Amino acid sequence: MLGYFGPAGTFTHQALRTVTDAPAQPFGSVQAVLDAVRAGEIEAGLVPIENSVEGGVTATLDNLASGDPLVIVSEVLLPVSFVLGVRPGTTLDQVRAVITHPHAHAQTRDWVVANLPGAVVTEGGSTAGAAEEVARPDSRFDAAICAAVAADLYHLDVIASDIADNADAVTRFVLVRRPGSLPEPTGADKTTLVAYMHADRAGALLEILQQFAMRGVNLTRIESRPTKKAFGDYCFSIDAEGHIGEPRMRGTLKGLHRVCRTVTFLGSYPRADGISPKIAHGFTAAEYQAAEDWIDTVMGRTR
Ligand SMILES: O=C(O)C(=O)Cc1ccccc1
Repeated sequence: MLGYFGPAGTFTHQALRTVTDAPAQPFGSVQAVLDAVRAGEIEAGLVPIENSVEGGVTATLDNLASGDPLVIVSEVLLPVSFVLGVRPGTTLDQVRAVITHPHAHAQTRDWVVANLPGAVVTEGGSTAGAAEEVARPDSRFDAAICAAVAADLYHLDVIASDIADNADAVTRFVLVRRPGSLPEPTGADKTTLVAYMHADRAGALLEILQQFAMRGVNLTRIESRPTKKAFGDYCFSIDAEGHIGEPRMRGTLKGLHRVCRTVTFLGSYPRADGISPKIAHGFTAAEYQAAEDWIDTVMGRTR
């Protein structure tokens, strides 16, 4: 069974439906999804990880970085668009209290200020959870910022559509499993990891970046996150182009293992956009193999 950040009607649910019609169980928080995967209650779980407007979903990044190990086995990209859903009869000028997910609030902030001056937005749960809450006759909230499908599902009236400040926003979701076999390299893959530096070492971040740069490995995301262990102690959450099965990525990971305090490997998986990296001269698998063969030759070893 699969699980997802729910309830039914979340963007995560829609992202899941773009890849499978298999039955799936909703969970009320990212943590609940990831804990259910860890406990073996579900085989895999889909959670949001990154948004093109707001950046990383910290609940996901931090849980993956610090909880018992899980690995990402695939990713899904979904364009997101928001509506304002109300109980039938409520008009725009009656809306005072709004509820939604923090990322939905962040992406509709300007619209809310311009169209609902004086309204208070409460962040919590998911966008579909917000719609479900507003649908209760005794709810203290007048409106939910959610997906059109959630408004429909919970029988809310849509009194404003396409209310995102940036019409091209895309959210990235990841499917995680317990560690086991990894997806095979496809030639268009990403690797996700968390690097913990040695404390108070000048140039420690540069050393991390050098491991990628010296092997021609491009990064697609890097974020610093507090480790929560001590004030000022940070780790780096990184996505890079390539698969652990490819020599330049293996070399990078081994290099990181040597220079970092800890490296948490969070998976190598196919890119949703299918874009293959341009591998610079000197970094292809064939060139790594040729270099290995040459070492064997000069050391007088035969294969
Ligand atoms: O709350 C949801 O529906 C989610 O799946 C999280 C989310 C919120 C806002 C944009 C994209 C994903």
